[in-house]
Amino acid sequence: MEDALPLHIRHVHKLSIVINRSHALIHSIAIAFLIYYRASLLFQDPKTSAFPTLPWVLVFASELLLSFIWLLGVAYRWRPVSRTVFPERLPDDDKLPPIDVLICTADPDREPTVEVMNTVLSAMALDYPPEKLHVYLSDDGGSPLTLHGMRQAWRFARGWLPFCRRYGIATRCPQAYFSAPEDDGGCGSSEFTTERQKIKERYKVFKDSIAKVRERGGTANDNRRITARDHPSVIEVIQDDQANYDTVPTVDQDKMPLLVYVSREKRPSHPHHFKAGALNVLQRVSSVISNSPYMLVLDCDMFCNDPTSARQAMCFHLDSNISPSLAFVQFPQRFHNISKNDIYDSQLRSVFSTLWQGFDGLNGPVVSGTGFYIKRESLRRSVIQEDLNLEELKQSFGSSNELIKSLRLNHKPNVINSRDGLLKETRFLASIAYEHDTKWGKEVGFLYDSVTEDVFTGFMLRCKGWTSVYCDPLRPQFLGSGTTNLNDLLSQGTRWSSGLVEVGLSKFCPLIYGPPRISLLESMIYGELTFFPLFYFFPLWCFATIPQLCLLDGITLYPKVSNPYFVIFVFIFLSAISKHLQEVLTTGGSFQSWRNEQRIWMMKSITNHLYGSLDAIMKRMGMREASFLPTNKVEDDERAKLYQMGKFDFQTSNMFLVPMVALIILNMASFIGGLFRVIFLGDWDRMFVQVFISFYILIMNFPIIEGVMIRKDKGRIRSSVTLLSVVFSCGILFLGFIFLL
Ligand SMILES: O=c1ccn([C@@H]2O[C@H](COP(=O)(O)OP(=O)(O)O[C@H]3O[C@H](CO)[C@@H](O)[C@H](O)[C@H]3O)[C@@H](O)[C@H]2O)c(=O)[nH]1
Ligand SMILES: [Mn+2]
Repeated sequence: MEDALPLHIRHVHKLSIVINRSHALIHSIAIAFLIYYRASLLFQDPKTSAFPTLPWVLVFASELLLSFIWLLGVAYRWRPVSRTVFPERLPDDDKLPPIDVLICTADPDREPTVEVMNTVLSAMALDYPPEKLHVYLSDDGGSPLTLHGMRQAWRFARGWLPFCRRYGIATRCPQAYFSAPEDDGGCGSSEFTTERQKIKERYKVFKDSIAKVRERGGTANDNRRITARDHPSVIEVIQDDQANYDTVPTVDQDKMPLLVYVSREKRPSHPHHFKAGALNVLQRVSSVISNSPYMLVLDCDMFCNDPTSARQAMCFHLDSNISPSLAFVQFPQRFHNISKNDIYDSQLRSVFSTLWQGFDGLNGPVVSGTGFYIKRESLRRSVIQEDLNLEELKQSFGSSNELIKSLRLNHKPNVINSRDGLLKETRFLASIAYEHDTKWGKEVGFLYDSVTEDVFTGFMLRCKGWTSVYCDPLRPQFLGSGTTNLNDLLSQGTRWSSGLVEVGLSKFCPLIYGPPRISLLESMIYGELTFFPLFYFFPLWCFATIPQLCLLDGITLYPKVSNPYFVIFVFIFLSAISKHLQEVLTTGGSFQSWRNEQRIWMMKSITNHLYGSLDAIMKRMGMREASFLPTNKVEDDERAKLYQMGKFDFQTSNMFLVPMVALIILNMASFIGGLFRVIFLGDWDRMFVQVFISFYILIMNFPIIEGVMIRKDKGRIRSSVTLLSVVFSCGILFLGFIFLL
């Protein structure tokens, strides 16, 4: 193996490095001039200074905060890389390591069962030796409908898997396969066409059976009184029911991976730690059933779009040069339902097409929720850790002997051979009592204490010496459903902001906890990641209100057009937006994508970054409890139509809508007032920047103006909201005049 061809290669993006570092240098010089200008005026003799201090200080503080978060972000652009893999060079199938796939679902109403089962089926159909593949679904809803779905999915998989293997089907998520044109696999032979028709009918039977049970109220012959928040643990290895299916497999090609349903115990009196809690239960249960050294983690809406992802991931995990410290291989989150316009930037282009490449250049990206192949061992220990004795192991991992045995590398559990033993042990591991007084969620497994368990866990893995890689091949390996309306986008954003800021404000703050353990550049990235909501909402609120109030009152906050420092402000503005534009254009985006991303950045900063940050602060002060409302995955036809047309859907909670509309009203007032000053009082030299800020905010947020004044459809902004916003903006004016001016 020593001289074998490499399994993967890494490309360093030299041109981007030159562009990024030169830009960072020039931009920081301009910022230094700005700071000099502001500071020298601030420390002027108060008698000669001709401006009110508070608005001035707030605007300066905002500029400093934005500059600081920008500076942290430079680390993302320091050393971007990308990777190519050669799965054809992997060892033979019998030498590949086993994999456990862990999928989470929480709510059959917000996460349609058929969609969840499509994810399960696509994972079962991965191009990997079936005896080395084990698929586990965690059902936090404890729903009999989901269990029924699993049994039906197993039956369908009996036909689906052999079909995919025989005809080399590339899209192995049945829903995606049957909705696409018919050119996938089979070379168009008549045998293939007949088989395809047959399997399509079976898929329909499968969907109908789930729909029927849903209509009956979700309970297939079930009368247990259980709710999503209150239920015992239920674990079932899905197996063939002789009476229930038609073809018993006889040949190798029809072999099936193991499929296990897990619903952990939940009680209202006990915190269940949301997805992190669910993943930890899956880890324990799978430890005593299959104990594979690698695990693929998937959200229930993230199906495998390319069956080769497991082999691609193994190109890294099996490379002995990097594998000792390699914790996981992360694939990007890509989405199957993004419209051409992507008005909400639901695809998170910048994260997965720009930032993560840079993250990868420095020891690898953070865990990104879903679509990653992780080494089981990394969630149990640091890279270097001495062996613990039995007592210490029990204190960390809990009292299950079977689990302790599974900690030994390559341990093959055998509880599965005794049905009763298996049930007893796994139910114990999935019970609420199990984690009591152990290190689960604190040092072992996915970490609690943040609703963005992915970022927190990923950061701590890195601090324990683990690395990762980012693999972004041309064909998306996984496809999920992105948010397609404003309300879902902002609710999800609020949860993310809250989880991230929670980490930033904890004792694990990356800017303090990071530097002794990881490089400065990496600490900067993790710092950016956990502070950006806090550092965006404050400056953006200031920029949307203070220059405007001052403009109305004739107070100038920026250098005159004739002042040499005017050029510095213009330069910083142009340099920031053109760098962003360059990144968008070089990653396949358009001018329109740039505008959308800028607009969504403003909208999110004003709303969800504010709410999320406040939520995190309140949680830290013990005034609020953590909550996790799963993102809605059910499509509403009418709303989907608006999205496809590229029209904003303002059927959004007032909590999000009112601040945005109020700020637009305020900016309209100040723009009109400013124009008046410029035209009639000849104030343009003094007031140009402030008039421009209002103008820029208005054109960037034109959809809001359109929603208030022009649109008549269902997605418009209702007049009651506009009225409320007028009152709110009058409030801002009133407070501003009292306290600021
Ligand atoms: O109590 C819970 C809540 C959620 N989930 C599951 O967690 C996953 C992610 O939830 P979702 O509602 O889709 O949240 P998103 O905001 O879309 O998820 C993103 O953000 C999360 C962190 O907030 C990451 O965990 C995800 O991987 C990432 O895709 C889904 O499969 C849920 O079923 C649970 O299992 N139990
Ligand atoms: Mn999701």
